[in-house]
Amino acid sequence: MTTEDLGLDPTARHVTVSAPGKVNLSLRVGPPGADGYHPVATVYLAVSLRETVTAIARADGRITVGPSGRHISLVDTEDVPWDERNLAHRAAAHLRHTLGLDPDSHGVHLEVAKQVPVAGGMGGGSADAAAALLACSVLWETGHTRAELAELAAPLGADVPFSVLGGAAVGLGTGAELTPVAARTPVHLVLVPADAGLSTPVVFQTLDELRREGHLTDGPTRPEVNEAVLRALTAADPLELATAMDNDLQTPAVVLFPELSDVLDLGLDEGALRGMVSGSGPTLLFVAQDEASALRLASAIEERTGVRALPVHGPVPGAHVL
Ligand SMILES: C[C@](O)(CO)[C@H](O)COP(=O)(O)OP(=O)(O)OC[C@H]1O[C@@H](n2ccc(N)nc2=O)[C@H](O)[C@@H]1O
Ligand SMILES: Nc1ncnc2c1ncn2[C@@H]1O[C@H](COP(=O)(O)OP(=O)(O)OP(=O)(O)O)[C@@H](O)[C@H]1O
Repeated sequence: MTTEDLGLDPTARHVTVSAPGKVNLSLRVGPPGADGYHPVATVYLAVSLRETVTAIARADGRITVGPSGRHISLVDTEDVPWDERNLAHRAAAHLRHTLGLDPDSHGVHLEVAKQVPVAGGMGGGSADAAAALLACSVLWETGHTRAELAELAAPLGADVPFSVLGGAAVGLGTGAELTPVAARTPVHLVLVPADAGLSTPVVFQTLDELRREGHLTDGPTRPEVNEAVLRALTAADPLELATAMDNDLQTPAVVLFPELSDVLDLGLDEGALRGMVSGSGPTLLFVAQDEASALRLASAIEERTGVRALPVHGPVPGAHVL
């Protein structure tokens, strides 16, 4: 759809921003607090699957969101709500409200193009929120730095601040308290999205149930950062990284989606150094020795499963204007 089809002025000012999806190289989860959120200690890596959001000035003061006509989505966007529930919409409304901007002169239409699988545990909606936040901040000339936007982003979701900053980082609290990690580039991964999504809250709840019933040991109230993953990132050693990675949400994701364990076995069979669930799943991540091995692994997985496998690398930069 073009801006004219939407009844927007084709000469309206616009800003386009790109923001990355993420994987969690380590995700340690404690018991839920009174607000239902779980304390985590995670190591984020921003990867080369990016979302693109264009913010176009609207003269009527409304905030609207829709799929992009100028950049192509590479994933199925059927389950994306194109209304005020959309995380990009929520980001624009949050910025306007928090800064007390006059709604009449701060309307915006947000065009979203997606590369990150929807509900795949890779923070795609969070990347849309991060991109929308920066795009609106530039469009509305708020003068915020990226670090300030990352702080403003926290109420939008645990993963949103990280997509603003990108790179690699330790995330504490709900995942939004970030400390950048100096990683040596690049880590080569193969991502295998599933044909259905998993709900993040349901995966967290399933972890709680498995722990309550004694199938899994309880996590500490304050989970500790996986130092071995940090060392491996600084040493740029793929085998060390593969060995050190962990994810407390892997077991609940596999319980909810048992087919994942077959694909995990298959990836190892095809030479991956390690396979793991990405975040809350069901996307799987496999660690490869180098770029050539990642390309080989991706085609072998595609051939054996008929499912698309995506060679990616990280760390990559956070949200930035194109
Ligand atoms: C699984 C991860 O992606 C790992 O990075 C994040 O922890 C989830 O990040 P997110 O999708 O941005 O999360 P939010 O939108 O803030 O939360 C979605 C839901 O996940 C659960 N949630 C999320 C983060 C957290 N530390 N504890 C939780 O229990 C809550 O039920 C929450 O309602
Ligand atoms: N811009 C958006 N893109 C995708 N989904 C969105 C968006 N806004 C809202 N949603 C809703 O959020 C749900 C989760 O989407 P998302 O792709 O962010 O999941 P995810 O990658 O698993 O998230 P995370 O890894 O941060 O937990 C979708 O099923 C959809 O209903």
